[in-house]
This record gives sequence, structure tokens and C-alpha cells, in this order.
Amino acid sequence: MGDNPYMIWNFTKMHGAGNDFVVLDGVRQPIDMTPERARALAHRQFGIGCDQILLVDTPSHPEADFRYRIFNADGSEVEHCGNGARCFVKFVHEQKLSSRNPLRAEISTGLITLEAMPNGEVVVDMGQTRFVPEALPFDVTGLATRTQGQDTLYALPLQTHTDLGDVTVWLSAVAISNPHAVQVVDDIDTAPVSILGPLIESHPRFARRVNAGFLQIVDRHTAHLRVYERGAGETLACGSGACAAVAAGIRRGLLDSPVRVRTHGGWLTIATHGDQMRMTGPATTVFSSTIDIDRLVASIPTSFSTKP
Ligand SMILES: N[C@@H](CCC[C@H](N)C(=O)O)C(=O)O
Repeated sequence: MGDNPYMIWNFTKMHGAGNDFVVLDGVRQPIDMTPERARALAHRQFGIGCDQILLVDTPSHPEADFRYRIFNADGSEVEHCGNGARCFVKFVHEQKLSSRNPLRAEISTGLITLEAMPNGEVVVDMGQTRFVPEALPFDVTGLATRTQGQDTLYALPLQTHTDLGDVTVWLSAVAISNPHAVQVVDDIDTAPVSILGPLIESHPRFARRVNAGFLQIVDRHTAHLRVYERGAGETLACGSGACAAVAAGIRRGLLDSPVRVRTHGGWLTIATHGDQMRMTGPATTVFSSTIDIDRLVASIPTSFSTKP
């Protein structure tokens, strides 16, 4: 790799409401990301540790300022990451990759617009929500359904193999580029997220797996949310999950825009803007450093192998 034989990567550790990221500049340094490298970077004990890796790259779309790629902690590349999008803007400005504001970023499913506000928060036009099971995809063949407001809910039976026994969860199926299955619960603090989350996330009816949201309605403009994320487990906040949950809450007739969403990592504001979901929230830089990526991958004991 030219004058960088050790594959030293500059990186910045960031978070958005506690959803944490390793952010890499692929514009000024060559980054050949692989699932194994992503898993090594994300490893909480042997790596830097993060929920997702964000790669800022040159765009292929003529109207985009940058391309923005997202890798889950398990190495899978995914379509969207709301909290990451806010950190992406802060990173681009702090690293002086661009002073443009608003910015347009290319994600795998199109373009998103992002704007840094004078108070340090970032606003992201997250795109449209789609309430069609095929968009996730979600195989709903033979599942019982019921209607709530404008939404169709799907009854997904789950065998928990715990004291909870067999349970049926009523899900809204929402795609906002990435897939979300949202259920309404009485109290997010007592909801069995660690039991139901993994069962929903990797349920065979979701061919590309799914992010499992647990939404508590507080009043028509306030909600609490936990998300068991595809490829990362429960995170302190999920921006796309907040957009999907609010869209589901509005469609079910339980919420009105704008909605303040409390996650375990902080507050996000979600509003509808025409047919778009608009998210506002914080973005925080923790520190910047360098890492020898090949040495990191080689250092991880085989019993903790980052190979699939
Ligand atoms: N934390 C993110 C979502 C990251 C991707 C997600 N786990 C997926 O696999 O779709 C957010 O803030 O939106």
C-alpha cells in the first residue's frame, strides 16, 4: 500500500446518543474494508469497540458530496444508520473534508440530505418509510393480521424457551431503507428486549434479518424506545429505529409529529416533513487515533475469531 506498508488507518471514535461508531476517512486514505476487519475494529474487548463502522468515501452519484457506507459490528454492510449520519456530518466538517452545509450523501438506496445546526445538533432527512412487508423483506404468509389506525399489524409467534413461554408479538413492518419490526409495549424498562430482540432479529421470516423496536407511547408527542439492532445487539439508541417507530406510531393513530423519543442514550426528535422522516439529534466526537488494521486482525485469539 505505497508508503503505508503497515496499513495504519486514521480513525475517529464518535457517538450519537450513545450509539457508538468508528469513523474512517476513505477519501484521503485507502480503506479496503472487509467483514473480518469490521468485526475486529468493533470488538469490545480486542478491538476499538463500536456498534457500527462508518466509512466516508468519494461518491459515484453526481449530486452527492460523499458516499457514506455503514458496517454493523458483525461485519455486515447495511443500508442506513441515522445516528451515524449525524456523526458523518460532524466528522466531515471537523476533518475539513468539506465545509458545505447542508451536505448530500449517497447511501446504498439513494441520497440523503444532512444539515449541521448552530447549536451543534444535526438534522437528517432520513427518507421515506414503506409499510410493505416485501420491502424488508418479511414473509407474512399465513400470519394473522389486525388493523390499528391505518396500519396492518402482523402476529409473529415466538418460542422463547424461557419462563416467558410461547408469545405472539404484533408487529408493524417498516422499511426506511433498512428493515424494522416495531411493537408497542407498556414499559420499555420491563419489556423482555434481551429475550425477544434476538428471536425477532434472526427470525427466518426476515430473510435479511431485522431491527426489533420496542416502543412505549407516553403521550401523542413523546415516546420511549429500545431497539435490538440487526448485527449489533441492543444499542443505546437507533436513529433509523426511532424514525421507523414514530412512523409506525403515527400510522397506528397513537402519535402526532413531531415526537420526542427518549432512548437509553439520549433524546431524538423525529418529525414528518412531507413524505420524509426528519431526525434531529446530537453528534459527539470522543477521540481520534490510528490503528494497524492487519495487526489488529492477527492479534485476536482464534477462540474469539472474527471469521464468520
Ligand atoms: N444504529 C443505526 C442503525 C444501524 C444499522 C442497523 N443495525 C441495521 O442493520 O439496519 C441507526 O442509528 O439508525
